Amino acid sequence: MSSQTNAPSAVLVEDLSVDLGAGPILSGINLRVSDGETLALLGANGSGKTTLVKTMVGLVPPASGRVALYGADISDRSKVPWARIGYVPQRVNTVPSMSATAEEVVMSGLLSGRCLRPPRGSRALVRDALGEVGLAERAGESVHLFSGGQQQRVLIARALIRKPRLLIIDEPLSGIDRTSKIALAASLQQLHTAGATILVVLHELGELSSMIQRAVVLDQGKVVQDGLPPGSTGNDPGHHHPDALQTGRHPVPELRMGWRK
Ligand SMILES: Nc1ncnc2c1ncn2[C@@H]1O[C@H](COP(=O)(O)OP(=O)(O)OP(=O)(O)O)[C@@H](O)[C@H]1O
Repeated sequence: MSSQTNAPSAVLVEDLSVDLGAGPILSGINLRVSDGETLALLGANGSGKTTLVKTMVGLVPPASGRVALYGADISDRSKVPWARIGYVPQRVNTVPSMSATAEEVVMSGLLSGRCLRPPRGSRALVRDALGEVGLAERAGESVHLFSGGQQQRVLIARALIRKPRLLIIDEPLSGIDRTSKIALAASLQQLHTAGATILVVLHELGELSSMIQRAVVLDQGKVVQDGLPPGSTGNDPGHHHPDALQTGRHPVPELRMGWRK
């Protein structure tokens, strides 16, 4: 999808600050993600990546500034097209007593506020989605018995089955094996080819490096780099993006991230 149209940005963050009580976690964040773009949010531990994506989907309140998804300010939740927005958190907290199977969790992605009956043919869709994350064989098992990485893959399948126009996904590569990483990269690439916008929190581009068009780096709650992903030459027209404002179209350098408390 072209960023040349007058369509609203998939994500618009304006002068956003977040403070959860112990001082600012994010300050003065400005970010525009165009429809169809693939963007990696990078930064050291504690730099604010998860807080930023949580704020984007309304899980963390801004202290000031605003977030809009497809032109709808998230402070007015009823206007946001949530049905086409997928969010996969970094860590999954399952309730041990909740014995939902992987199939049931993924199926719930097909339910809407209006219709609580899965649509016809949904079982096959669920199996396909679980197959995409390498868990088709475990569809009938209870998710609380899964490892953290497997639980996140179930949530990724739940997000993919909705065919999201915007997918926000927090550290999908951590805690999963290499085969699953490659399979996940292929699924995300397919989603992107179909026109979806993908915003992914990462520590390193890894298996997703070929599909990431833009990298934004946070440090201590501020955007410190915004440009082409590390390793990009900038010669590929597919990697140029008009929203890479702050550093022009220069590649973001390889990150040297130290430990932070
Ligand atoms: N609910 C909260 N209350 C207070 N402080 C918080 C809360 N959530 C996060 N923080 C703090 O905000 C800062 C940013 O955390 P965040 O999880 O957003 O960083 P991150 O870049 O995603 O880190 P990581 O790469 O380790 O996942 C950290 O110092 C963290 O301790």
